[in-house]
Amino acid sequence: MSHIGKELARIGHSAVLIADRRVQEICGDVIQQSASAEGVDLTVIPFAGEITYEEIARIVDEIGNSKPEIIISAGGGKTIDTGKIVARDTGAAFVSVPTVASNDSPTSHIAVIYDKDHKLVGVEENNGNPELVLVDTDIIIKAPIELLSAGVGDALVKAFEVEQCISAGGKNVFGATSPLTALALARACYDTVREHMIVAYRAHATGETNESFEALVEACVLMSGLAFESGGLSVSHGMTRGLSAIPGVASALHGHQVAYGLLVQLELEERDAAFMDDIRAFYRDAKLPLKLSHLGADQITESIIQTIATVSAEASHMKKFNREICARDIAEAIARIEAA
Ligand SMILES: NC(=O)c1ccc[n+]([C@@H]2O[C@H](COP(=O)([O-])OP(=O)(O)OC[C@H]3O[C@@H](n4cnc5c(N)ncnc54)[C@H](O)[C@@H]3O)[C@@H](O)[C@H]2O)c1
Ligand SMILES: [Zn+2]
Repeated sequence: MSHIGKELARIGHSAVLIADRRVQEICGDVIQQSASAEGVDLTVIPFAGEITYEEIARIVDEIGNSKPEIIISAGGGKTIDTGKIVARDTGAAFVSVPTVASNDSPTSHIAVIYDKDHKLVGVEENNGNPELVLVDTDIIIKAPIELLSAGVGDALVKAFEVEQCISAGGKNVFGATSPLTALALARACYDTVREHMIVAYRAHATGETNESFEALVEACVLMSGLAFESGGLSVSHGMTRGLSAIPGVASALHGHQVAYGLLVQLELEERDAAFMDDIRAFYRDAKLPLKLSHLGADQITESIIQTIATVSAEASHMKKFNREICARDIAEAIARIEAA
């Protein structure tokens, strides 16, 4: 992180840093010092915690006519997504500094916007991908394990989603046909997560990074991000629509929601018992959710399952599957997962 000033100076000489209070405490000073050592003038605007159109407008207002050349977002996916659209609306370059490896937003050009009740209300696009993605594993290793496990969930699903998207002739996030490179990355992402998760979690417990931790973070941030944006998504991410409609589950971390979504996708793919047992064992070790209750649902009723299934069935990602799926297929898959 102490090298960020040098990188920023290649892009411009005025910057706004968006970060919540906690993240400011973690890395605000080092970013400030490194920027000023390289002649980059930096102002901090605190992030209020939720990515809404109102929050984006508030920050753009606060920036006013000062026209910074660079917007830096430091933190989790919400701060990063907010910065992308603030950068677009103020005509600045965008730099992302993930301080958690909790999902695949740091490298992408899109931002997912919610209302105050966590309901998804839009997907916006920055004009391009971030100018720089700066990852410091010495900071990421100090973030809570739940956030890392969410990143593992978000990374694990990509191989299955890109495969489905390609087999269905679906489009990637740019509206183009998925290149084979994206499939190769998605598979490398899966293999890296499977190979390194246990040793990386041990490193997390000690607070000292090792090769496995570096590899896991690379999979969760870089491979996962490039794989989804160029490869396309499918059922696992489509399920976040319906899951976000359930109180309690709505506030579960994105990576945990998609991990549950993958269980649904694998049921729809009619994977055999040995395959599902292997995945479930991995989920237990990786601290990923196996049931809706692990995502924060109070009680699992028929009506909750119906709501998740009906709302998810409408998601466009559901069409990127090798056969047509309806709400009833999804409800039956959820019922099998809950009964397992
Ligand atoms: N645009 C994309 O491509 C994309 C992809 C996936 C997810 N997302 C979005 O990402 C968001 C979810 O992101 P998230 O799961 O990171 O949640 P989040 O942004 O709420 O961040 C989680 C929390 O982690 C804290 N935190 C950050 N760094 C920390 C550290 N080092 N130590 C301790 N705490 C730290 C933050 O203060 C925050 O409270 C959702 O809005 C989702 O839609 C976007
Ligand atoms: Zn994701």
